Amino acid sequence: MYPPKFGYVIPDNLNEALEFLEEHQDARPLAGGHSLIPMLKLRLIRPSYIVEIRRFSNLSYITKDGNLYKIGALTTHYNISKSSIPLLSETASNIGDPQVRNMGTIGGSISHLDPSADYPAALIAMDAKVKITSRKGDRVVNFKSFAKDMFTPDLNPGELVTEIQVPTFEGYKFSYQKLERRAGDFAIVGVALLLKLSGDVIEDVRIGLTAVNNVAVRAKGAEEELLGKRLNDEIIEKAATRAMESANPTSDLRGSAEYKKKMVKVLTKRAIITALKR
Ligand SMILES: Cc1cc2nc3c(=O)[nH]c(=O)nc-3n(C[C@H](O)[C@H](O)[C@H](O)COP(=O)(O)OP(=O)(O)OC[C@H]3O[C@@H](n4cnc5c(N)ncnc54)[C@H](O)[C@@H]3O)c2cc1C
Repeated sequence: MYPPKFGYVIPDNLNEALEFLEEHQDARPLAGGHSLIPMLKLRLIRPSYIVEIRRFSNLSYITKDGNLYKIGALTTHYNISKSSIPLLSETASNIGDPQVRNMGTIGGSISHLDPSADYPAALIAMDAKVKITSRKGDRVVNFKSFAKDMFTPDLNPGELVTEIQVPTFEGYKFSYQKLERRAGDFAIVGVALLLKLSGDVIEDVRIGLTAVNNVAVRAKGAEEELLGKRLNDEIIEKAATRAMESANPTSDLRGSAEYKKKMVKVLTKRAIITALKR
């Protein structure tokens, strides 16, 4: 289907874009276009204007600032996949296919907030922060509160996501495990894990789940089971079983709720074992 008619605006810089977005509250920013264009074609949205932000090179960067990685909103999945950010790089490399990774951006992905998207599992595990910019200035919110509900980010008209911040997690082992129907698909289940060991005792552990709730969640029961314990097969089995407590999936064409829940257990176990081998 063809998209409905819209005006196309190409601002010269971020300020111009913010000004236009503030004055035209139903206008939509265009980053990689890999969710926006399908939504237009399916006529799920009918904005009066599309505002092209995708060429703002000053919003495409990855920097290390003390114990934080700062990632510009227009950084592509490809560039994140090639970075040395623990967990997030591996998560990005699991998104879509090469075309999607070359065009799609982290800011666009989290602003769209598909419940089956990959980044949210990692961002919730990493306690990520999101910088949001408008003509009034910047505000920084936790990703957990930013992701209010499926397809519902904490964004007001006239605001843009400009940066994502994650701690560096030095010394952590990590793994992102994804179950997909075919290569390049969205997740049926996604499990992101960060683990810090002191000898063979688990000093810190963070597990994020995507695609099994309206928004990504931490698998708190599984984390509790692991924290402060010596790693062995029994503990891993118990933790993976408890990860299912945090999943409330729905049945759909990609699998029954029961199957998805069981796959949370399988993928959590796989994530722990894979991380430990690193
Ligand atoms: C074939 C295909 C396969 C895919 N597979 C996966 C997958 O396996 N895993 C996965 O996670 N994703 C997948 N995606 C989605 C992909 O990651 C998209 O790129 C991403 O969801 C949107 O990013 P974008 O930069 O393309 O944003 P756009 O499509 O340009 O924008 C998406 C939405 O966010 C808004 N927006 C964009 N940037 C900003 C900003 N900086 N601030 C505020 N609002 C903004 C737009 O107005 C729009 O509403 C797939 C997409 C396709 C087409």
